[in-house]
Amino acid sequence: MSSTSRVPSPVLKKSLTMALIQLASGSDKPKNLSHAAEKVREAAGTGAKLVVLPECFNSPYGTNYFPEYAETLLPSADGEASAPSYDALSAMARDNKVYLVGGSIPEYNPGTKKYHNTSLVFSPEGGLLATHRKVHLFDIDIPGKITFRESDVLTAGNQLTLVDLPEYGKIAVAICYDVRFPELATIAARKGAFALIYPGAFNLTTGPLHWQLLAQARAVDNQIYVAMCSPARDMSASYHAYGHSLVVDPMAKVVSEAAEGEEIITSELSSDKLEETRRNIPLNTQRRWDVYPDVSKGKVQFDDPDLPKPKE
Ligand SMILES: O=C(O)CCC(=O)C(=O)O
Repeated sequence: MSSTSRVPSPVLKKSLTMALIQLASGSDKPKNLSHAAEKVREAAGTGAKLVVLPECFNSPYGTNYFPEYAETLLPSADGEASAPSYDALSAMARDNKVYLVGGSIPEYNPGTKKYHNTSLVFSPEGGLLATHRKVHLFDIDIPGKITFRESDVLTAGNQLTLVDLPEYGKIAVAICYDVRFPELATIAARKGAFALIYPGAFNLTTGPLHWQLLAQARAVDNQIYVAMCSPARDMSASYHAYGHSLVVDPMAKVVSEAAEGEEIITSELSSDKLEETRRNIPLNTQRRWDVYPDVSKGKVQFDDPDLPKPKE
C-alpha cells in the first residue's frame, strides 16, 4: 500500500507585508547604494517588514563588470574586508527596521581568489542573517539570441539558504537561474520555508517565456509563496533586464506584478492562504515515498563553512 507520511507544513506565524523593489541601477556604485537606500525607506513607508532588492543591484549586470564591482566580504590576509554594499545594506535594514534581502552583489573571496554572485540578508537590527552564493551559474547559449557564461568569471556557491525570521517563520533565498532547479525549491519547502525569494535578472529572450512560468511552477509544486525581484529595464545598458518583478501565492496566482520600469510592489503574505491551499489540495498527505524518494532526505548542504559570517 501507499506510504503517505506527512512532511511538515510551512509555518507563517502572522501576516507579513513584503515589498519588492524593481530598482533602476547604473554604473555609479555609490549612487546605486544611495538610491537603493531611498527606495528601501520608501518601501518601509508602505508598511513592508520584508524588503527585497534585485540581483546585482549595486552594479551593471555582466561578467565583465563582476571583478570591477566585487567586494570582499571576508577579510583578506593583509587587511580588513572592504564592503561598502554590506555596510549600506546593514544600515538600510537597521534604519528602517525591516528584514532585507539585499538582492545580490559581486563578491571576491581573497582567500580562494574566486568571485561569487552573493546575496546578503539582514535583520531589522542590521545584523547579517544569511549569505547565499548563487548555486547554479547562468551559462546558456541560445544562438542568435543570448549567450551568457557566468562561469567564465564566477564560482558557484555550495549551499541552500534558509533564513529564520523569528516573528514570521522561514524563507529560502536563492538567485535568478537557481529558480530553474526545482529540487532546491522543494527541499526548502519541505524544510518549512513559507516563501522562496529570488533576486533575479532575466533577459528579453527567456523572460517573456519563463519568468512568470517558473515562479508559478515553484509555487504550485510546493504550495508556498514565490517572489522574483528584477532590476528595472534599461535599454541603454549592455544587459536588458526583463523587469516584471512578481509575487505568486501558494495557489500559483500572480498577486502582484511590476511593469518594466522602476517600481515598488507590495503584497500581503498570509498563513490562511498557505493553510487553505494545503487543505483544499492536500498533496502533503498524498505523497508516495514508496514509489519515489523524498529529495529533502539525505545529504543537503546548508552550512558552507567558507561563507562570510557576520562582522564582529
Ligand atoms: O534563466 C534564465 O533564463 C535567466 C537567468 C539569469 O538571468 C541569471 O541567472 O542571472
